[in-house]
Amino acid sequence: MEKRLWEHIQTVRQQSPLVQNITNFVVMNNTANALLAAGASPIMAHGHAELADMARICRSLVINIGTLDNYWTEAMVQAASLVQRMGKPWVLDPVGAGASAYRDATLDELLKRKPTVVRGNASEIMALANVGGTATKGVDSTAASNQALDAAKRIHRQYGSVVCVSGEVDIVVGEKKTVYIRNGHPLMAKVTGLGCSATALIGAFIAVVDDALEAVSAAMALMGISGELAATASAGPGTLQLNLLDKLYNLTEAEFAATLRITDEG
Ligand SMILES: Nc1ncnc2c1ncn2[C@@H]1O[C@H](COP(=O)(O)OP(=O)(O)O)[C@@H](O)[C@H]1O
Ligand SMILES: Cc1ncsc1CCOP(=O)(O)O
Ligand SMILES: [Mg+2]
Repeated sequence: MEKRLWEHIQTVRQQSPLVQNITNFVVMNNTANALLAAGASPIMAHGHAELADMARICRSLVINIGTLDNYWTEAMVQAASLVQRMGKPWVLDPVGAGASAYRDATLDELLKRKPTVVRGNASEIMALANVGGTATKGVDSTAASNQALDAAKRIHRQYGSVVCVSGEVDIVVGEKKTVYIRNGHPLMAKVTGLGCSATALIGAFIAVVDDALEAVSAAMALMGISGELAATASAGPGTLQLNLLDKLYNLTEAEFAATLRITDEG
């Protein structure tokens, strides 16, 4: 599997898929830059009047509910319906799930459109699966990713989505197996929008790789390894942002193979 993950990174670089993003105001710039650095081609587009055209030309869709408002919610639901009908892949980032009734109601509507992939932190995935006893703290997690494993499996069973719980360990739950990626760096939690960037990268990989579990594993491995290598060369969160973009862009096969820590079960 390790060899194939590197091939998937190469495929994104070679094919440069066009990825539509309906995302939040905080991260529009970082996620567009992360997609470009990984070799993909981003377009941020949420206008109702152009959703049908976007669904036609884009190879995948990223929906991120970070800064919700009614106009945007309608755009998200319409865009998800369009790509679902066209059989194109899409990924949902349930930012701040459980923080408000409005977010949870919107997520219910979106989940009915069967996302190919759902990626969130542990608190968000537990809130999405209605697991009680999770204290939500806005957009940051209060739990470790393994605490959300059952919640991820429940979402997978209910909607058929590949579910990724990110954190110190990134866990990817699919039909046949569960993948664990132990890359990344604690400093990554001190830069806003790196979870959103991970989700955007997933959008690029599901556009060009048919096997969604492998696509998500490749995206999370790329993000984790690039973050880890970038963080060791950074004085703090500010330089990490810059170094991360550079590493997404220039990561080599030798660095990838020497840094990847991945296991799977099932
Ligand atoms: N403590 C940590 N150790 C290693 N990597 C981390 C850690 N926290 C977050 N990451 C990495 O940062 C990226 C964003 O994940 P996360 O912080 O869980 O998302 P979010 O920003 O949505 O809460 C992922 O690539 C994840 O692997
Ligand atoms: C701070 C904030 N508030 C609303 S969306 C957002 C960005 C969250 O990004 P991430 O989950 O990737 O850290
Ligand atoms: Mg997030």
